[in-house]
Amino acid sequence: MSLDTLTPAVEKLAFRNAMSRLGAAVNIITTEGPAGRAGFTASAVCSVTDSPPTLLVCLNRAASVYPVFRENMQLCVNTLAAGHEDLSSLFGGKTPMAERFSAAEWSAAVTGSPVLRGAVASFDCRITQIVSIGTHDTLFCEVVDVVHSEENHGLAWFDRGYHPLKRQEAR
Ligand SMILES: NC(=O)c1ccc[n+]([C@@H]2O[C@H](COP(=O)([O-])OP(=O)(O)OC[C@H]3O[C@@H](n4cnc5c(N)ncnc54)[C@H](O)[C@@H]3O)[C@@H](O)[C@H]2O)c1
Ligand SMILES: Cc1cc2c(cc1C)N(C[C@H](O)[C@H](O)[C@H](O)COP(=O)(O)O)c1[nH]c(=O)[nH]c(=O)c1N2
Repeated sequence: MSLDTLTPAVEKLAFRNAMSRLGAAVNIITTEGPAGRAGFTASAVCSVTDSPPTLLVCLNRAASVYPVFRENMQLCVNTLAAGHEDLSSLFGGKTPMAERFSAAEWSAAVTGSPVLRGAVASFDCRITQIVSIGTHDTLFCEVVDVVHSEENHGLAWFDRGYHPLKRQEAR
């Protein structure tokens, strides 16, 4: 079925229904800087290139956190572990920022952005380019530091729910 056979109203729902089948890592994206501290949950995160190490994050311009990220121009991608489901929901809801951050332990990255204790990986980044498409801004982020853990299991967002991702046994 081609997209142009769908009416615009159905197109968005069909798109979301199909996208719900793409399992993705869940991340809490944080920032700290002149505009203050903020964080939100994101599944729209992907590796762009390793030369220079760059990833992208898609952020809805209607989100309350948007102006903070836009002004700070730096962020940390904290990839969540199994057990972080409630924290993910807290950062994905309409919860006040202080309440979001008080639910976990954080340290400061090189850029000053909050690094989540227990994340499977944290990518400290500077935002180098921003491209607006529809409702979202795509933030291209150059990675300046990485931290990763070998201890925790991963977490996926699939079919509108959380699924733990078990590490392979050591070989
Ligand atoms: N990229 C995003 O902005 C994005 C991604 C995932 C979830 N969410 C938010 O979380 C809520 C719950 O999501 P869900 O997966 O349970 O159900 P859903 O039906 O709202 O979304 C299904 C899938 O569609 C995509 N999607 C959802 N909203 C989008 C948006 N505004 N722009 C681009 N892609 C989008 C995501 O891949 C998502 O997993 C959503 O209503 C949305 O507010 C946003
Ligand atoms: C699992 C999951 C995944 C995502 C989200 C939610 C959830 C639960 N949200 C929504 C985002 O987290 C939410 O809009 C923010 O918390 C901003 O909300 P406030 O406007 O600050 O309350 C989200 N938003 C966004 O701009 N890009 C994304 O990739 C995602 N992904």
